[in-house]
Amino acid sequence: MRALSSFLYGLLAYLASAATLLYFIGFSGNLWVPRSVDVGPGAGWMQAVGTDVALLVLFGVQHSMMARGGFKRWWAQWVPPVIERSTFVVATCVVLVVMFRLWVPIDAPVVWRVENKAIAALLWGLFGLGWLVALVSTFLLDHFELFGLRQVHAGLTGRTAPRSEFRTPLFYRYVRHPLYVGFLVSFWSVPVMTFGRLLFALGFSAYILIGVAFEERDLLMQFGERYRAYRRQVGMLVPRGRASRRASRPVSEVGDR
Ligand SMILES: C[S@@+](CC[C@H](N)C(=O)[O-])C[C@H]1O[C@@H](n2cnc3c(N)ncnc32)[C@H](O)[C@@H]1O
Repeated sequence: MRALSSFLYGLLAYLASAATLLYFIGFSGNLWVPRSVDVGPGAGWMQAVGTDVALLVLFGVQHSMMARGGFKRWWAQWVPPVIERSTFVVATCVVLVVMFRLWVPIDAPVVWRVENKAIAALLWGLFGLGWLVALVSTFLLDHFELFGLRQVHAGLTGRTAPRSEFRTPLFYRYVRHPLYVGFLVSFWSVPVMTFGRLLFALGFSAYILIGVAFEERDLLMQFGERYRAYRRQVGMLVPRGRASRRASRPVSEVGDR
């Protein structure tokens, strides 16, 4: 009974995260959704910037803190391992929904506007491509583990979820963080950059650059010398030159085993 309720909780968390991420795409691109980064009730300039910065900080703190090993060990007293990842996913959804609800568009001059239709279309193409790269990257690692579904399914079938493996397939042979590269490309590839959108892009980019350092510290602890060698040979967010990519081949093969 407990395994079944954990599974249903994990399934709901997964569905909620899919809906939240879809809204997030619309929110960041001012597409389809009723309230977005530039659409919603306004406020004074100072109040808008203060609120939006606070919401970005809230996301950064929640997401970084809850992803750390020390925090996971601490709250394992109350949250069983089988639903730990799903609970992280739920907390992330809650913080994002709060952001969607409370974000205040900023009334300020547009920072840039691309008038050329071909270049604007290219930027929208990059916006979509970035999200696609991020989605594919989750499958290259382990989509269902990242969203907690593998863990609750293992619980339901009486197995323990397999330990995370070090992987370097496809995009991971060229950069160590393709999912974040996808996010960054999407956040910045917009034909009309308003002040609010700039704040949003800067906030999430800063979060990624800080969060990646914490994530790599954990990955080094988890995978040791294999990750150290991978780091030496594969670029963090930008692919390295051909020579270093040739040199990286043995590490990638080690990583794939
Ligand atoms: C949201 S994913 C982002 C992955 C990666 N930073 C990226 O941008 O593609 C974060 C999780 O991926 C895991 N991870 C990152 N790189 C990995 C790799 N090469 N192999 C296995 N797990 C990895 C981290 O331990 C963390 O739990």
